[in-house]
Amino acid sequence: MSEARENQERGTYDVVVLGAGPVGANVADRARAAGLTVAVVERELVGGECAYWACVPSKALLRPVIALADAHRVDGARQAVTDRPDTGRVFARRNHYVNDWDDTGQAEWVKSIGADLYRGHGRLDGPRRATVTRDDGARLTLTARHAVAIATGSRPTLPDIPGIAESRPWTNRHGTDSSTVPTRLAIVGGGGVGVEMATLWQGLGSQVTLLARHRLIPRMEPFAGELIARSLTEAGADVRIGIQVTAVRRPDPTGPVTLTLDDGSELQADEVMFATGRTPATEDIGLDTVGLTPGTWLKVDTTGLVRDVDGAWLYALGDVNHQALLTHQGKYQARTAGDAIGARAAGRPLDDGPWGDHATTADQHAVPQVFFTDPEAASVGLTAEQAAQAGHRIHTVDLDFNAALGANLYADDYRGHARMVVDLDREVLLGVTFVGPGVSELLHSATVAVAGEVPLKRLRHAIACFPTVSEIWLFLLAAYHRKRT
Ligand SMILES: Cc1cc2nc3c(=O)[nH]c(=O)nc-3n(C[C@H](O)[C@H](O)[C@H](O)COP(=O)(O)OP(=O)(O)OC[C@H]3O[C@@H](n4cnc5c(N)ncnc54)[C@H](O)[C@@H]3O)c2cc1C
Ligand SMILES: NC(=O)c1ccc[n+]([C@@H]2O[C@H](COP(=O)([O-])OP(=O)(O)OC[C@H]3O[C@@H](n4cnc5c(N)ncnc54)[C@H](O)[C@@H]3O)[C@@H](O)[C@H]2O)c1
Repeated sequence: MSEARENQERGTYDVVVLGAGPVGANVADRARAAGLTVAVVERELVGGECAYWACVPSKALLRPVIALADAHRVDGARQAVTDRPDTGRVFARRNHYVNDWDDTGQAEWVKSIGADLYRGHGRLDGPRRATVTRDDGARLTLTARHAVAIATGSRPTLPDIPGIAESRPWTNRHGTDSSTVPTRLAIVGGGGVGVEMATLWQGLGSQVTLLARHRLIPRMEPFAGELIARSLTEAGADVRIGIQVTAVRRPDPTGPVTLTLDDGSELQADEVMFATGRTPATEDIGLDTVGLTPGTWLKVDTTGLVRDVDGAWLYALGDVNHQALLTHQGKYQARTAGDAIGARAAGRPLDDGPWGDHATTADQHAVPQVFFTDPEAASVGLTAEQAAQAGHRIHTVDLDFNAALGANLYADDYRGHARMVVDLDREVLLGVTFVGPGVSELLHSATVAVAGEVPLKRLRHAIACFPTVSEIWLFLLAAYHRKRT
């Protein structure tokens, strides 16, 4: 038996990963690629929240809703389609993409990269050690020679209001795994989950009331939330902004739920969904055994190492570090940290300066995000307000998409808006936001421009094809050029 295999039998690995969501899987993969032995601990389904109750099922469900809305925007196609998607087929499509909540394939993949999968609840047990408690109560200890990576993700936050537990609210879980369409659905929270779920369930036939205490998707440019609110309202949803829920009650567990609102009114619905943010899944993972506070977000350096823990062995990646609660950003952190773990284990110097191979610089400057609403909202980098607050001297260029013929050919009377935020001192882009049908696939061009700090003088030479929605770039750059000259 090889030395590595003997160590594994004794529970000793180079790297132990807690949580096998997209982030845990990626750090394991990168550590294996560096020639390290890896144990992965998962208490529920390999693939995590993203694969079964978040990104994948929500997008599988939203796509038919958006495809139908797109067809309605094209004369000649509109007349050939009905008003509502076929909900039975929509749910079947979702079930296909979540593999009927069966993670056999994902577990096989962990095996295929040469990592060992331990099913059970993982907890730190002092420096470089972790325990795994299986469902049957059996417990074993794992030792990590080089690193432990925490990738345990997040869970929904529920506000502390009277009646919340008895009202059996939906969270992102029922919002993505339900196969029945509630007649009336109240959604509390106007962030990403709230607006996507409102688009989805209104599109599938619910009467949705969206209750937001601030403007919708407040981390994006204000026009994004405004265009989404307008479109949801036109689709028949009741969008109420500047309102709080103060209590909920559901006296009959099989009956409707009643929400009390802070304007003194009440709202009755068949289901209520809370989309009111996330809490780190760090309460019960033994943080106290290494001097950290259970239940907190874990602060990390640019390589993913947890600050305030000595010895360069503990990493926190993905949602748990609160840098950017997005799958693609967490996977980027995982790839970066996996390579850093490999370099540290081999005693090689790190390339952890800005934009280096072992630095997550994009987390600070170029985080792309798409909300798959109708219209889609896509942004990267800073909003105008964030850029000004950060002290940049900026100029913003705003344009409606119907400036571009390509947009109008894509959808009759195309409704959408674009903004780019220019750093006047360096003449590069700090941020770009697109809102409109089909803009999700346009975002990567902006991400390349922002992350690459491409000078606007050069960007002028990146020609968009005629007649595509991307032609908006031509008009944005021309408008900026006019302003400068
Ligand atoms: C409705 C919704 C839609 C979203 N849509 C998108 C989207 O379209 N695009 C996007 O980029 N992001 C989206 N997100 C965000 C995305 O889901 C998260 O950023 C992503 O899942 C984070 O990945 P993770 O691996 O850090 O955590 P998770 O996916 O939460 O995985 C963590 C894993 O760790 C396991 N675990 C937890 N504690 C333990 C323990 N003690 N022991 C063992 N295992 C443990 C869990 O069971 C889970 O499998 C969405 C979120 C929601 C709620
Ligand atoms: N397509 C995507 O990329 C996508 C989609 C959905 C979610 N996500 C990510 O998942 C994470 C979680 O999303 P989320 O929407 O749950 O969280 P969020 O933090 O983005 O939004 C939560 C919203 O709920 C509001 N809120 C909080 N407490 C409230 C209360 N008591 N009453 C009323 N409103 C309240 C907040 O003001 C906020 O606007 C986010 O980081 C988001 O970016 C990404």
